[in-house]
Amino acid sequence: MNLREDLLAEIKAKAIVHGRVILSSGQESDYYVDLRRVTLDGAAAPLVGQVMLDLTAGWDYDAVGGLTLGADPVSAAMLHAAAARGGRLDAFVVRKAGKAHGLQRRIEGPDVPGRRVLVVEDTTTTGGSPLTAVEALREAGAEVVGVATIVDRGAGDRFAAEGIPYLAAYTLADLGLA
Ligand SMILES: O=P(O)(O)OC[C@H]1O[C@H](OP(=O)(O)OP(=O)(O)O)[C@H](O)[C@@H]1O
Ligand SMILES: O=C(O)c1cc(=O)[nH]c(=O)[nH]1
Repeated sequence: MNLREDLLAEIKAKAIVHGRVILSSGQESDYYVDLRRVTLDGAAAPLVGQVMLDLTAGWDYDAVGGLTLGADPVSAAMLHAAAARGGRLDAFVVRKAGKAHGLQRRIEGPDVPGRRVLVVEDTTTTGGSPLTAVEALREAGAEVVGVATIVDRGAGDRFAAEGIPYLAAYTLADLGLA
């Protein structure tokens, strides 16, 4: 069994939507990769956790998360995959904006200050969403070891310019979209 090939097949079957869409950045596109249909799918989500752990195996981190909502099921899948492998990985959620009630936390979950953390994402187009998470985490005192995404739509140059290590499990070429 090849987990990476299995997850690619799930993405091709369930996530690719053709049609004119406006993206998070305001750009227009003729297709959308709706990875929520994969990261929240009972058969595919466990593959997400394993593939993303394997992708980032060379990086040293003990907590994973990103900007809600796309990152949330990715980090949860990795937490469970790590536990299934006998390891321990915490997760966190970075809110798009701080909240004014309760404990008023921008980053939810176990505390991240002083820890080595991985920022994840489902799809990355401009990289704006994970970079927002990186900024919030650094402000909170976490050390971001890098950003990892399931599908990259072309954000590599942006991360290189920012000096942030960046990995993607799949490119548009893998999906037959480039
Ligand atoms: O690389 P970027 O230009 O930031 O675009 C990609 C982002 O867009 C989507 O989220 P969206 O902003 O639609 O919000 P959601 O996660 O709340 O669905 C996707 O999940 C990424 O987070
Ligand atoms: O850039 C985006 O907003 C975006 C593109 C895409 O293919 N999928 C997604 O969830 N967001």
